[in-house]
Amino acid sequence: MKTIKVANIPGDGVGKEVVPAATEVLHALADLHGSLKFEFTEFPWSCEYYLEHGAMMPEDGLEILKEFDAIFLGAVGNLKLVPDHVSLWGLLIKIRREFEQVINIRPAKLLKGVQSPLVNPKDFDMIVVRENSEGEYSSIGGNIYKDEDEIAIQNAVFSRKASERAMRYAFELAKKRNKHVTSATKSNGIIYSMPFWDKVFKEVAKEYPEIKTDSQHIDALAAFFVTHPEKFDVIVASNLFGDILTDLGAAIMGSVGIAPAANINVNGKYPSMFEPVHGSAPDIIGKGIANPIGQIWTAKMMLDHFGEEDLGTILLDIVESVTADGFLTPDIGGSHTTKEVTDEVIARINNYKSEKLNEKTMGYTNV
Ligand SMILES: NC(=O)c1ccc[n+]([C@@H]2O[C@H](COP(=O)([O-])OP(=O)(O)OC[C@H]3O[C@@H](n4cnc5c(N)ncnc54)[C@H](O)[C@@H]3O)[C@@H](O)[C@H]2O)c1
Ligand SMILES: O=C(O)C[C@@H](O)C(=O)O
Ligand SMILES: [K+]
Ligand SMILES: [Mn+2]
Repeated sequence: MKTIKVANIPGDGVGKEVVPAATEVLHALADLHGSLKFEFTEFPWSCEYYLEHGAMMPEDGLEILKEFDAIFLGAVGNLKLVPDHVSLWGLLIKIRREFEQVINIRPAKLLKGVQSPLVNPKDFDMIVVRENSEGEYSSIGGNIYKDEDEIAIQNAVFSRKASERAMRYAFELAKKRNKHVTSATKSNGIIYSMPFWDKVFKEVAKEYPEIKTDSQHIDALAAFFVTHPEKFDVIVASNLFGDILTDLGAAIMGSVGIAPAANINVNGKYPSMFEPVHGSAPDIIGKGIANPIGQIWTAKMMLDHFGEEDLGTILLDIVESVTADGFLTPDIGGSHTTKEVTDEVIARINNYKSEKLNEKTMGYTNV
């Protein structure tokens, strides 16, 4: 029996609705597999936890998480309780940083039955590699003076090491895909970090002569995501550019509620963290209509990470059959609830299992 120990952090808002849903789905998949087991331990770390304890997680929170194989997180942020920069830097970004989850991979592609807001989306299938450890997200800077003299200084950090690392990750991914890497830049306006980023990109590209490359300024690239998303394969971007591009990628898929993501620790020292692109969705909390697909697809990325690609493929195929048959939450034009969509996915996993059982006389169901 292969056991994967997962730390569940539902977090805030709809995170508390979609993490339990995707967890149920993972249990059903483990059952289908036959020799795979998930052991989930849930942690209540969130903005509510902050109000009670004065911190988003306990002091030894990272020590606790270190013992797990993976972290499965929903969303962090409740502006009514805690300022966003405090909650995110106290939990989500803290884990990304301290656990050296230096790469954030975020695919965007069309799901059957989900209408893109684009009139002619063609058949796009791309993946954004977001540098996840530095860039525009830095704690270097400060505030000085008051009132009309008040000043905020925020420095961006671009190291050769982290830039090369993200780019190499993108090229390695492209090798297994359509052999095309696009770099998101802005070297016409940002005159130190972005020309540096371009230089490093050109150097890394030389190591991969079989991969087609191009560089696009982020403004034009954002527009191309809308006008020609089918032209992209792998896109490598700095932390902030990657953040913005992936909400856009999610939007052209139909909703940020379906977009998956994985924060990857590449040196094996700490667990990776799987959490969808979307946030806590304050406008729909408690209505039971949060789309669970972003979190479920994120679970597929977790399966892939642990070498269970076959099971991951079965899951995504089942999700697509569910959307194709019209089981859609309101964000993608339907009227189904989180529970109805989740139950349908689970029912189809169980059906798949009985079909396989009927096919085999042996009675075991390894997929
Ligand atoms: N990774 C994260 O944990 C993360 C990501 C983004 C935002 N946030 C935080 O979440 C809070 C809200 O941020 P925001 O409003 O900018 O972004 P958001 O992603 O929470 O919401 C944007 C829009 O998308 C919708 N949406 C999001 N997830 C959905 C789902 N699963 N199903 C259906 N609709 C969904 C929302 O209802 C809203 O209309 C803030 O506190 C923010 O800091 C956290
Ligand atoms: O800025 C962030 O990274 C938080 C959130 O917007 C995300 O995309 O995970
Ligand atoms: K999230
Ligand atoms: Mn974001």
